[in-house]
Amino acid sequence: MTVALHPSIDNGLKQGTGHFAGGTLACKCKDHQVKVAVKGDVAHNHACGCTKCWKPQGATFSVVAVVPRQNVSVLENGDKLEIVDASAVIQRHACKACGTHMFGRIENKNHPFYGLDFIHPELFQEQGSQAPQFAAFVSSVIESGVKPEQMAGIRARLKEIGLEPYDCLSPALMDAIATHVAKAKAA
Ligand SMILES: N[C@@H](CCC(=O)N[C@@H](CS)C(=O)NCC(=O)O)C(=O)O
Ligand SMILES: [Zn+2]
Ligand SMILES: [Zn+2]
Repeated sequence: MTVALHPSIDNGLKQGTGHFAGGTLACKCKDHQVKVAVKGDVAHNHACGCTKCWKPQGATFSVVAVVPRQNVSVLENGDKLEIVDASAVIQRHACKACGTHMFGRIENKNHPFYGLDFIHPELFQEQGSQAPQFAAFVSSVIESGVKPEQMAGIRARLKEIGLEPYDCLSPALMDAIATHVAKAKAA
């Protein structure tokens, strides 16, 4: 049996249209769903193996992307949202009833990714947003119970579907973080 990574990528990547105009994210509640509007396409979509990112039941990885924070607005049932961990860098706003993370926001203005919100594109009611580009924090799946001896198979499967596995972020994002830090130090 092939390794199950996440339902939205287990049958292969579905490429985005390249002109996704945005859409509505809906939580998993049967009624009174939390709905969040997102303008425009997502960027840096990726699979994340860390323990903090929300994943649907049975998934080993989360699928998470960023959008400018000004492009995110709560449309319906925002009273059901709560911050999962206020001390985390990314404040994840989750539905209290079903646990789905609707958006994650960075409030620290000095953080390299300040201004970007983290969202889960599988929650879009519409099709066509950017496909995942890489896999991040792959080794962290061990913290959720994956056996170290399963890692070779997981990395091989990620590569097979076209997601390069990294144990932190991709080189481009790590370079962007280091550039931000270098500029802050020089200032
Ligand atoms: N090994 C840790 C890694 C957690 C981590 O650093 N996650 C990254 C990727 S989402 C991050 O930027 N976290 C910031 C945060 O969660 O606020 C875990 O799995 O919990
Ligand atoms: Zn819900
Ligand atoms: Zn994560």
